[in-house]
This record gives sequence, C-alpha cells and structure tokens, in this order.
Amino acid sequence: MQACFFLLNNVKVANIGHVKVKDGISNGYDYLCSANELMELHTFYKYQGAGNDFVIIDNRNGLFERENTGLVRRLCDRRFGIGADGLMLLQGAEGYDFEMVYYNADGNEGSMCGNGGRCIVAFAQDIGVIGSETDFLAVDGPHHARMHDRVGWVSLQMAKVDHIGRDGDAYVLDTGSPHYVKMVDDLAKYPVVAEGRDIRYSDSYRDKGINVNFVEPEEDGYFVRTYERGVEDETLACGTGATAVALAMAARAGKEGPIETPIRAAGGRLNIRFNRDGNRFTEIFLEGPAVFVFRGEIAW
Ligand SMILES: N[C@H](CCC[C@H](N)C(=O)O)C(=O)O
Repeated sequence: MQACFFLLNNVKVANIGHVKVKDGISNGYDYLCSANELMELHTFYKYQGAGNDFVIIDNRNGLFERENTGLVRRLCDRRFGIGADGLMLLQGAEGYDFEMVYYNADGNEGSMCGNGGRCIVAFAQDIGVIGSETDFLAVDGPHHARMHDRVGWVSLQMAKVDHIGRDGDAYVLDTGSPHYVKMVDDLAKYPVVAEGRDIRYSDSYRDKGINVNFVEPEEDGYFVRTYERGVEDETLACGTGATAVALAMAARAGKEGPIETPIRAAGGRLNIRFNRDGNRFTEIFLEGPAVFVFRGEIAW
C-alpha cells in the first residue's frame, strides 16, 4: 500500500522559487519549500505492534535532523500528519547492527520503547539491514532480538531490572521507561485516561512523567491498559508497560525462577519471559507481533 503525504496536496509543484504554504484548516503549521525541494521526498514506513503504532525512517544517511522535534510532532499528529504513538530513526552505530532513536508523539526523545524496539527490528529485517537475529543499540543500552519463523513475531531482550518500588498499593519500576502499575477491578470499563492523567500529573510524577498501567488478572495472565506519557493518552499496547506489569505481578505473587506471563492489551497479545531471583529480574524478553502497515513519502 502506498500513501502520499499532505505536502504535495498543499503546494503547487509548478511554482518556481520559494512558496510559503499555510494549510487551510490551519493549526498554524507553515511550510517553506520550493519546487526543487519538493523533488526531495523521503520514504517513511508505518509499523504497529499490538496496535502501538510508529513512523520509522531509515536515517543511515543522516538527512533527518535528530533535534527537529517539531517535525516529529507534526509527523505523529493524527490529523495534520501521518499519525503515530511515536517515531523512530534507524541509524548506523559502530559495533552494532543499528541504533534505534525513539521519540514520543509529542516530539520528545523518549526513553526505551518495547513495542517500538520490536517494530524497528522487523523493519531492519524488511529492508535487509539484518537477518533473523540482531544486536542493536537503544537509549537504555544494547538489545538482542530475534525474529521468529512465525510471521511478524519478534522476541526482544529487555534491560535487567533490579528494583521494584511501591507507591501505596501501586508498583513503580523502570523497564527502560518509568512505569506505575496499579491493580483495578472491571478494567474494561475503567476510566484509564482520566485516572492515568491524574497520576502522571500528580506531585510525585509531574516533572519527569510516568507511564500508568492498570491491570486485572485473567484466567490466562493479565489484561492491561496503559496511559502513556509523551502521547498523553491511552495507547492500544505498551511493551515496556506490559513488561513492568509482568515483573510486578511476579513480585506480588512471590514467584521465583523462570516465569512466563501472557499479557492481553487492547490492541493484541504480548508475552513476557524472565527469570526472577529476589529483586533481580534477568533474561527479560518481550515478545509479540510487529507488522508493516504502509509506506509513503514525506518532504521536510
Ligand atoms: N509504547 C512504548 C513506551 C514508550 C515510552 C514512553 N511513552 C515514555 O516512557 O515516555 C513501549 O511499547 O514500551
């Protein structure tokens, strides 16, 4: 499937020289471009993992400026842009297959994103950067990942965790990103956005922010809904959040040794495997689908 980005619709390609374009429905985005510049279109790719969706750009040529957070925000906008929970750049990195640079939808360069990590691995394989296994670098350090024979299923090793804090009844831990984990009843009807926002903007977390996961046990694992910082809304799944829930629930149940925890998110199923030895959680793997949705062209 091909998608063509809005800029082409807003600019007369026949114009010579610079034209300033303001979109009609405007939220104030301006574009300054010329016919020549319009020839320079860059390919973007859209992927999703359990409904957590991302724009991915192959930036091994360095043409996308890492500091251009306004552009990231615009591309992630669901009305004025492509629409995504986050944007990733695939960059070259010495000693690794590639580097993953992750931004939240609000344009801030975020912490680790688990579903994003799985999606960029699928992308790297799709464009021929890696085979079925990889070692890549992310903001929280090196990660190993493997594509399974099962189509679009990626297993991603996460950073070790050696501390789970408490905030009242809730669990607070960092699985590459900071997470708050709270058990609730009747999660399907729970006001995730309102309650999640209250916690995220409470005195304890306002400055740095936190991702807020609400969890309810199910026959087979847990049902999880997450309010994500940086998106400032509920997303359909959160990989580091699902991981945080699995670790917190193991601590709560007093389980030790090798543990496997299925997690159901609104957008799909994830599986978390890890080893627990007291407060030490190692060999943590986040597993789930990572699927190509479409690609298109953008000008910047
Ligand atoms: N959706 C992501 C989490 C992004 C983290 C971000 N929202 C933050 O902590 O700022 C995931 O699958 O792990």
